[in-house]
Amino acid sequence: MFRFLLGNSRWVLFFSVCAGLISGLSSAGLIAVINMALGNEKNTLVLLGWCFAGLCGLLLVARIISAFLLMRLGQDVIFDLRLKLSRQILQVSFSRLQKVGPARILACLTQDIATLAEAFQWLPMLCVNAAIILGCLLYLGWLSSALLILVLFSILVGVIGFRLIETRALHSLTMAREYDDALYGHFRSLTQGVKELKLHELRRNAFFSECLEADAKSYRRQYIKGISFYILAGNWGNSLFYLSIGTVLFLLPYGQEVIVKFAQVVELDVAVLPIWPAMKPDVLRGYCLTILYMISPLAAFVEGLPLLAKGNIALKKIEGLGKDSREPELAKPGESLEFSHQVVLNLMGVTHQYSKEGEDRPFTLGPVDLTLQPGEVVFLTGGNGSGKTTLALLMVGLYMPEQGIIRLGEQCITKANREEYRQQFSAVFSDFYLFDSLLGFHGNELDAEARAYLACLQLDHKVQIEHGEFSTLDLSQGQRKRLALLVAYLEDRPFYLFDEWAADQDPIFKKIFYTEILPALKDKGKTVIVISHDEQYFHVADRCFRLEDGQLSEISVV
Ligand SMILES: Nc1ncnc2c1ncn2[C@@H]1O[C@H](COP(=O)(O)OP(=O)(O)OP(=O)(O)O)[C@@H](O)[C@H]1O
Repeated sequence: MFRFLLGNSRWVLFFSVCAGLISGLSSAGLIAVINMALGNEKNTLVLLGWCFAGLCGLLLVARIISAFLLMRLGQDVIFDLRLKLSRQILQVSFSRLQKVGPARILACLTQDIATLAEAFQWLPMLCVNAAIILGCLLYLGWLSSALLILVLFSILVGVIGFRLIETRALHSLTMAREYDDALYGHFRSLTQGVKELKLHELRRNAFFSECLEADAKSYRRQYIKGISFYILAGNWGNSLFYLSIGTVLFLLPYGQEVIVKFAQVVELDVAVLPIWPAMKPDVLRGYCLTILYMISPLAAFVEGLPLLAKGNIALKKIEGLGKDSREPELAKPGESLEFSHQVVLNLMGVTHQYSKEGEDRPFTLGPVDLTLQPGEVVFLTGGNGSGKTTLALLMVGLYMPEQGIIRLGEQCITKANREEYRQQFSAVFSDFYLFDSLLGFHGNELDAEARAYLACLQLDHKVQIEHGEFSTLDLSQGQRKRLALLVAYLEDRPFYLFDEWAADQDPIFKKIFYTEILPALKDKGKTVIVISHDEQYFHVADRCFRLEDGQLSEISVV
C-alpha cells in the first residue's frame, strides 16, 4: 500500500512521514525530559519545564500535520481510484466486461474501495505510532546500548513470531475476500430475483441456505480465523515487551549476582565482560518508562495491521480488476474519423464465437454477409439462441468481429474509429437500461421536444419532463420501453436497432410501432434493424432475415 501511495504522490508522503518522524522524536524527547525531571533537583526544573512545553507543542503540530497530510493523500488516492476504475470500465470492450462479470466489478467498486478507504484512514496513526516507537528506541539507545540490544532482540523475536502467524492470517483474509465476490453475486440474485424467490418457497429456502448462508458462513469462518491470528500475533508482540521489562527489573540483578560470583570463582575481572550495563536507577526508571510508553502505540500499531492487510488485499483485487479490464479501446484524439450520413452498412464474412470452458461446441455466429441501404427497414427473426442479439451487438460495434470486416460507407471499422462508429446507432435492447434523466442532451428546446414525443408515445399522462428529468420511472415494462424509444428518438442517429421492442407492447401500440413509427423513421432516411417474431407485420419490412444456429439467410416478406 505504501508502494502504491509512493507511486501516487511521493512528495506529500515524504512530508507527512517527516512530520510523523518529528512527532515520534518529540515523544521520545518528552520521556527523556520526564525521566530527568523525576530524578533532578528543583533548580533545573524550570528549564526542563520549558523543554517539556516546547516538545509538547512540537509533538502536537507535527502529529496534526502528519495525520492531515496522510488523510488528504488517502482521500485523493481513493478519489482517483474510483474515477480511474469507473473510467476504465466505461472504456473497456463490452465482451471483456461481460467476461469480468458484474458481481466482481460491483464488489471492487463498493467493498474494496471502502476497505481501502478504511485502511487509509488508519494510515496516519500507523505512521505516528511507528515514529513514536522509533523515537523511544533512539532514547533507549541513548540511555544504554545494552538495553537497546535487549529490546531490539525482543522486537526481532516478536516480528519473526508475528510474521509466522501473519502468513496464516493473510491467507484466511484473502480467502474471505474471495467469498465476498460470491456474496455480491448472491445479493444481486436476491434483489433482481426477488419475485421468483418469493413465489417458490423451496427455491427460496435452497437459495438462502445453499448459496447465501453457505458463502456467508465460509466468509465468516475465514474472517474470524484471519483476525484471530492477528489477535494472537498482536498479543504475542505485546507480551514480549512485558517480558523484557521483567527481565531487566527482576532477572538481570539476579543474573548479575550470579555472574559476579562466577567471575570471582574463575578469577575474572568483571569490568572486562563485554556487555555489562551499569544499571543506575535513573537508567532503569527511564527504561521502564519508555517501554511502558511504547506499549500503547505498539498495541495500536498491531491492532491496525489487519486493516492494513485487508487494505492490501482490496488493493490487489482492484489492481487485478484494473488489469483484467485494461484494454484501451477508445480512439486516441485525432484518430477517429467522421462518417457521412446516409451511407451503406456492409458486413462481410463477419463472425463471432463464444467459448466457455467445458463446452464441447461453442456457439459461432456467421460468417455473415449483409448490406443495409440507407432508409431500409430490415427485420431479423429466428429461434431462441440463434444469434440475433449477438449479430445486433456486432452491428452496433459493441462486439468486434473475430473475422471479416464491417464497412460504413467507404470506411472499414477498426479500433481507431469504432467509438465514432458506435455513435451512429440508437438502440433499445431487450435488456435496456433507463436513466432517470436525459443525460448527454442539451438545448433549450429539449423539454418541449421530449414532451411532444411523450404525447406521441401516449405517456404524457404518466410521465412529465422538467429540465431533462423524468418525473418517474415506476412504469410498466411496456411503458418503460416506450420511454427508451423516446430517448432513441431524441438521439436522432442514422441507424436504429430494436431488439424485440414490440414484445411487451399491447396490440394497439404494437400496430402503431410497426405501421406508424417504423415507416416514419424510414421516411426520415433512417436505417432500421428490427428483431421481431411478429410475423403478421413482416410485410412492413423491406427485407427479412432469419438466423438459424448462427447462420443468416434471407426470407420472403410476404
Ligand atoms: N455472454 C455470452 N457468453 C457466452 N455465450 C453466450 C453469451 N451470450 C449469448 N451466448 C450464447 O450465444 C448464443 C446466441 O445467443 P443470442 O443472445 O445472440 O441469441 P438470440 O437469438 O438473441 O436469442 P433470444 O431470442 O433468446 O434472445 C446462445 O446459444 C447463447 O447461449
